[in-house]
Amino acid sequence: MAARSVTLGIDLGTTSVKAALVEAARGDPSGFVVLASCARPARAETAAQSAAAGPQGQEQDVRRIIQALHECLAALPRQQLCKVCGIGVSGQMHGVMFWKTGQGCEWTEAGAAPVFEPRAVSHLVTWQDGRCGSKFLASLPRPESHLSVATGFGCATIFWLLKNSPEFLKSYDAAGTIHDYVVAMLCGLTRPLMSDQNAASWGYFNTRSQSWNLETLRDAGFPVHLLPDVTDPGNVAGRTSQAWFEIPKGTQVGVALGDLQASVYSCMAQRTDAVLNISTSVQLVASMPSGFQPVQTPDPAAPVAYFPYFDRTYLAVAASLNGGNVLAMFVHMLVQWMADLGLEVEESTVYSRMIQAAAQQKDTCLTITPTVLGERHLPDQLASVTRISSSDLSLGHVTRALCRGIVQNLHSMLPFQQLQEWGVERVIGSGSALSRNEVLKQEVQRAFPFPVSYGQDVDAAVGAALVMLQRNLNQQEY
Ligand SMILES: Nc1ncnc2c1ncn2[C@@H]1O[C@H](COP(=O)(O)OP(=O)(O)O)[C@@H](O)[C@H]1O
Ligand SMILES: O=C(CO)[C@@H](O)[C@H](O)[C@H](O)[C@H](O)COP(=O)(O)O
Repeated sequence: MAARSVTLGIDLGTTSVKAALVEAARGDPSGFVVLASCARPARAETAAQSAAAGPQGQEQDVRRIIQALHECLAALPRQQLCKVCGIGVSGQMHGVMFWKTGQGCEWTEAGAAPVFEPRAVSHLVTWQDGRCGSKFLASLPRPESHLSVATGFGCATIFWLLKNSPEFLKSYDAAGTIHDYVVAMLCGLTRPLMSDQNAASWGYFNTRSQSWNLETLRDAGFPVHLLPDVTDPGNVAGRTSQAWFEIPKGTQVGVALGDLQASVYSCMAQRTDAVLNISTSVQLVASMPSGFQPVQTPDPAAPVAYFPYFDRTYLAVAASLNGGNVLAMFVHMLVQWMADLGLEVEESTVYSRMIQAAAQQKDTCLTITPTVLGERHLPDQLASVTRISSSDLSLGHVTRALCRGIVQNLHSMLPFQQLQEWGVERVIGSGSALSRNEVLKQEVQRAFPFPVSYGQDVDAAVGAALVMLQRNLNQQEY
């Protein structure tokens, strides 16, 4: 049988699931080729399991996410899947889900392919969840971490459930992000394993000592038994316990990565690159020099935070909560208004028409601050529209102003002058909200006077696959 030289990358995003098959290609300048890729909408939004979460609760049905994952795998070429020698998994950070050890899934032969179906699992409480208000967050113990704790962070959500739904927590004995869950199910892990990238995104994790703030958490009555063991990104979490589609049993699976870090890994060709990702959320990222250590006292008012990357290095990240999701809310609002007026229009039609209209509208005085969800550093700054004049009310004006507002909001968090001071020479765009929207691209170029190029489609999935490919190549050298 031919040596297996292909790796599979997965990105369990907030809006869509992506998968990519990557193969080493010594003749290619990048060193690899993307053999095939696929994206499928998850459509996983669902009502919060705890009524006390209120309208700010943001939860997703894990079954629908896994269904979208299996749709992606089913769409990939079988003859390539059987050559997979490693699986890299990434996904939406911060969120938390729970399951019962040993009962988290059931392997079935759905159709011709063996797949796993979620069983005793909770919903995923995502990074967009707003149930932890500022008063509740202020009641939590101070973290021993350089990252402050925000609503939607795993540990904050667990503290909230401990206070408002203690019985709910008692029915589970394992927890992790959605991508930690997928790794644990693929490998049949009895205890979930987490990379420091995802541990840091939960809060109460000290990236210097690579350990949870166990004493602080225990003293506050936190169920520390739910905290996964933590390991370095790039490490193997285990091997597939079953054949999965045409992927052979015993295939190495890497510990799950943050989607942001996986995207950067696929796009950032040199340290002087900045990566601007617009997916459901938005992030502007620059790499910090090796040896850089963030200040250990968290500053919740700081718009830039430092996220662990690989090899104990850090990324400087301006992470806005308001990106593609705000465009999606605008589209959904228009579709709802037209339905109220008796008209039925597909969302995809609205996206293409509004982007087309805005592309014709090169400029506008209309000004939109798009922060419908507030920001972690400015939770009370909600969205606003100013400079409304009778001449600026077309779909083109509003869409141009909305795209400009999303990019300008990010720029206000991390101005291009700061990027220049850090030695940034180029911006790489990633994320499908950006790749599918010419107007967003124009606004990025307008706000950031650097050469702008675009990374891989399904960038985080490609990045997760590349991490496993690099590991496989390193192993072959020794
Ligand atoms: N038909 C479309 N045309 C342009 N943009 C779209 C379209 N459908 C969705 N989007 C944008 O893409 C965003 C989701 O991007 P995606 O990369 O799938 O997110 P994630 O990686 O967070 O799951 C949506 O929030 C929306 O703004
Ligand atoms: O919020 C931050 C960082 O705090 C982001 O980098 C974070 O990774 C993303 O918001 C989540 O992972 C969701 O990503 P995506 O679904 O928008 O791609």
